[in-house]
Amino acid sequence: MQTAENRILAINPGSTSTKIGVFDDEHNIFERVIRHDLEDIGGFEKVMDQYQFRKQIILDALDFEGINVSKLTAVCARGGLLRPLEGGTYRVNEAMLADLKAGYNGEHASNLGGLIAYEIASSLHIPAFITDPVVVDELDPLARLSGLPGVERKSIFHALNHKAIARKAAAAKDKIYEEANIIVVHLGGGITVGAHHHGRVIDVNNGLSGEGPYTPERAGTVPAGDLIELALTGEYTKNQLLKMLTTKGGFMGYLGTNDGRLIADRIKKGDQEARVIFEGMVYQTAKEVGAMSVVLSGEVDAIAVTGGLANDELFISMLKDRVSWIADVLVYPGENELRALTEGALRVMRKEEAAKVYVV
Ligand SMILES: Nc1ncnc2c1ncn2[C@@H]1O[C@H](COP(=O)(O)OP(=O)(O)OP(=O)(O)O)[C@@H](O)[C@H]1O
Ligand SMILES: CCCC(=O)O
Repeated sequence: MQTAENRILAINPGSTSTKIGVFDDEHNIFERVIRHDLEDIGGFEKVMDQYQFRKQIILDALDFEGINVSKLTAVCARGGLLRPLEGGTYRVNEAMLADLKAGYNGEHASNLGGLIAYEIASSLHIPAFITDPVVVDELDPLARLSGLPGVERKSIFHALNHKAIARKAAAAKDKIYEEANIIVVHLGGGITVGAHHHGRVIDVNNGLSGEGPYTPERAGTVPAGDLIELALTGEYTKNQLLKMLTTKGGFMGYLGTNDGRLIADRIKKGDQEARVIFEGMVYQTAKEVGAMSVVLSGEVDAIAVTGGLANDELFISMLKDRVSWIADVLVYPGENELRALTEGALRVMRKEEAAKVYVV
């Protein structure tokens, strides 16, 4: 058997899980999804406080599997809330580490990605990268306007998976990504719905801080006036309010769990409250798809639905009922982010592409 030139460790910290994979070139030799419930991570005040916990579970999982980390040639992670940037693979550098630690653009599990990748890689004297971080920004100027001078809409979304899935959906429609119009719906711990116009994500809801549908744990768009009232009661710190919006909304807020599978079970057992909250999430997601179809002037080649909740048949059938008049709905359950990260690192390791440099 031919020996691999590269062994890549891919790390994807999500809001409700940590996913890791090891690839010998393109060949996946190990993959694990470690789910985090409230007991695991609810006690950490800030995402950054989860650093040691998440790093250790990665190292333990590799150790348990007998993976020889000394054979790794690079580590690539899903990167975080940096400054807005163009897509691609970036080498983790000092400027990036500082912005990730400070949470330059806010708190997100993927901020841990670049930091953990860097620590593991530097102990092995190999490079650490991030690919297509959540701040990839291709918004059209019109999409940036919020309606309030001084407040600009931001592009914060599951860029890595959006791009990979949009390419697949375009191919399924016999088009290349750069010539297609695709609406991508990522149903993860956060939900982001993006209008991909000829290879650029020209509009997308900021999935992290208060835009779009509610999700397994995010509040999504909340009436602004009421939110101001709540914030000014003096009962909550800024951090508590942000945590409320990002980890205590949606399923978590209404039903006490962020696990879509548990809610699906409750619905099967006849729990009406769970059904209404579940349907509300479908309803809000469908509204966002409708909005993006208008962004694309009704010229939509396909609606591509992906992420963990895309495994849920009830969610998909309810969503199709509401949006399939717009375009064909193509379903890609889960995500392929570990492979996408690995491919990003391989392109650089093989010198097919130069690593981009993060500058502040
Ligand atoms: N097979 C499944 N059936 C139903 N729901 C599922 C299934 N797998 C995952 N989910 C649910 O989908 C939701 C998102 O999970 P996923 O693993 O995609 O999120 P994540 O990777 O942590 O977050 P993000 O994608 O926002 O970074 C969770 O509520 C999870 O319980
Ligand atoms: C990737 C940013 C969106 C989210 O996590 O909700």
